[in-house]
Amino acid sequence: MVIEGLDGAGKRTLADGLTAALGAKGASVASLAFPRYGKSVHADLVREALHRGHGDLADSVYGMAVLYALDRSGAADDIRALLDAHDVVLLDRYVASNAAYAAARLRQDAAGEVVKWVWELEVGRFGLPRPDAHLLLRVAPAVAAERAERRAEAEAARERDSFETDDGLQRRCAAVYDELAASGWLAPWHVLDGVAGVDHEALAAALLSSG
Ligand SMILES: Nc1ncnc2c1ncn2[C@@H]1O[C@H](COP(=O)(O)OP(=O)(O)OP(=O)(O)O)[C@@H](O)[C@H]1O
Ligand SMILES: Cc1cn([C@H]2C[C@H](O)[C@@H](COP(=O)(O)O)O2)c(=O)[nH]c1=O
Repeated sequence: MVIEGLDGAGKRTLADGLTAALGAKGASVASLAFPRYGKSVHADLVREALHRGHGDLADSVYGMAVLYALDRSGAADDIRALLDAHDVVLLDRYVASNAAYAAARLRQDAAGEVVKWVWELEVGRFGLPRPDAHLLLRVAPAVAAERAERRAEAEAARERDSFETDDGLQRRCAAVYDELAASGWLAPWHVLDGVAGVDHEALAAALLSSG
């Protein structure tokens, strides 16, 4: 089960709440967040590039997308092991993040070349497991930006990066996410209203009853 959405949408908060609610219902849950900062050299290079490290690396849409994909590729065996050992595996961002952000950066839509390329690279070539479903935590870009800004003020280590401060990118990314969800890209999508708030217990019950 993959949680997707804009920077600051509340994905980590949802993952934590859902993990607790699923656990309270007796389900065994494992979770993983991408990029795997501090655990993968590719993820650490991403973080450094997003904070203006490594020259013009962050300017390359395909170069950055390859780093995100290599981070996931390095986690593929772990994901398979987690799937064997747990009832639910929750992923905070996955392949669809690469599709949405790369398309938004290149001003393409979900039917564009780069979205196909991400699928071919990550699913076709790297053989990453396909998710059962996506949860799109949908909030207006302005709301996500405000949440990310407030978080940056509260947490010294969470200074906003070059994607998070780019309002135009976040707006385009929101549109691509809507298109990916509407087309059922890679797996079915369920859209959650992240402004009204998500009832974690009800969502956990619905997920468990859907098998
Ligand atoms: N439903 C909500 N209402 C108000 N604030 C929220 C809500 N959900 C999360 N927040 C707050 O918004 C900020 C961003 O949330 P969170 O870290 O969960 O987002 P995220 O989508 O994981 O972000 P990123 O992708 O940038 O890591 C946090 O300060 C969090 O406490
Ligand atoms: C996994 C992944 C992420 N991104 C983008 C999305 C964010 O703007 C940054 C960093 O992610 P975080 O959740 O804020 O830590 O990277 C991407 O473009 N492609 C991906 O695969």
